[in-house]
Amino acid sequence: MGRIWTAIGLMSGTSMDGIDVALIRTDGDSIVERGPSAGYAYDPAFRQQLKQGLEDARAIEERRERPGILAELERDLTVRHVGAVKAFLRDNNMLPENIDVAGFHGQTVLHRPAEALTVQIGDGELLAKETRIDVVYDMRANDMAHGGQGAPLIPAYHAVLARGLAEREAIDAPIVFVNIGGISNLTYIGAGDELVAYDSGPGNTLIDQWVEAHAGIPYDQGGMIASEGTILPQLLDRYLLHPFFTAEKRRSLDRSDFAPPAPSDASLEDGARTLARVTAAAIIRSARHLPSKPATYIVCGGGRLNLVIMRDLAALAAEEGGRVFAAEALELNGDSMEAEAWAYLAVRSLRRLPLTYPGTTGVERPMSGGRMAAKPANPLEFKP
Ligand SMILES: Nc1ncnc2c1ncn2[C@@H]1O[C@H](COP(=O)(O)OP(=O)(O)OP(=O)(O)O)[C@@H](O)[C@H]1O
Ligand SMILES: CC(=O)N[C@H]1[C@@H]2OC[C@@H](O2)[C@@H](O)[C@@H]1O[C@H](C)C(=O)O
Repeated sequence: MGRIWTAIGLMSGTSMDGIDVALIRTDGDSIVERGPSAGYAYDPAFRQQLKQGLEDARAIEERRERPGILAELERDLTVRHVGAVKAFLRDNNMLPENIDVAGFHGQTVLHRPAEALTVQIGDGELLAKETRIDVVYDMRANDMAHGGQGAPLIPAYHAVLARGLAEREAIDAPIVFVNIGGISNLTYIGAGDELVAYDSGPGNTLIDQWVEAHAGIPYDQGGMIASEGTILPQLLDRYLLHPFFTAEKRRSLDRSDFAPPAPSDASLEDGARTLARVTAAAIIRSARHLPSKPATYIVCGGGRLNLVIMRDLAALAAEEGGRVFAAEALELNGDSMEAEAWAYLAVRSLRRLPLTYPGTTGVERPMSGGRMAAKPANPLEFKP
């Protein structure tokens, strides 16, 4: 093993609930150690601004454009990431010089793979300057420039986690990692490390939008509201008949690809119950396009905390011979996995190793990516 980097990853996902930070030590191939992680929640006012940002982003035609509030929002988002990094370092008794690189996802405000357009706001240069840490950012763009969907990127990290599990745990192959964030995505690891990945459907976004509109709360904690409702078959079918599930080619999704039900479609509880089933059924339907039936599903992302989704997923997977585990059952961290992945990908980017593969994003060949923003030179270092 060559050089080992201490890397942090910074993720602000499609749920727009906050910034996840995680530290790992890696050579960019295997993980040497998974370190601490933390989440820094956005305040409701900033979440509102992010939602406004998604609206304003619809006018973007070229990825550098920042119409409406987006320029200001990009700065504000970056400043919040600076705050998250500083808090993380303070909480873990670390200094910037202990970190070799930060992988910075930013916030996706627009994702239209059919138009080869993906926009993540986040100013890597400003983050590097303010944190005094080298930053790798904009990791989706190069994939798209080479025919990929620009997402999902986490599969390269799932693959290395699966390698670790195969060495330790007696779990049945093939393994599928399911990330239930705003959108859900899955990664299949087959024999010989075959990697197949794609977005699998709506994750929590529909549920979040539904309970927000009806009850003014950001999400259905534990699935408590859903647990009091009944599945409405017509509403369920309306979602499951979406052409996404039968499409020949798997693809990545944008937050706006599925819309929440109309207020008159259901009661609060029945809506939440039906949408939890939509999330679980979408994953199982999407899994039918994999090369073979998954034996083990490992679930990460906030959706694993919605017990109604998890019970539905377990029941539907069992019908096809699969078992479902939350990431923690295998000593993984379901909250920080994406942030860990961004740390890992940053090191791979520095080493110019592939971030994406034809089987994960549809890119034409294994492809590296990311842009590097160097930290400021040390003012105490005197150059000749
Ligand atoms: N205790 C909980 N009970 C139920 N649902 C929860 C709980 N905690 C979080 N969630 C759900 O998880 C969501 C956040 O998940 P996560 O942080 O994995 O998403 P993300 O990273 O923003 O999304 P993506 O992976 O799509 O980029 C919340 O919006 C909420 O719907
Ligand atoms: C464009 C974009 O930000 N996509 C996200 C989103 O959230 C989940 C799913 O849709 C996935 O495609 C991706 O994030 C994960 C972390 C990824 O790239 O692997």
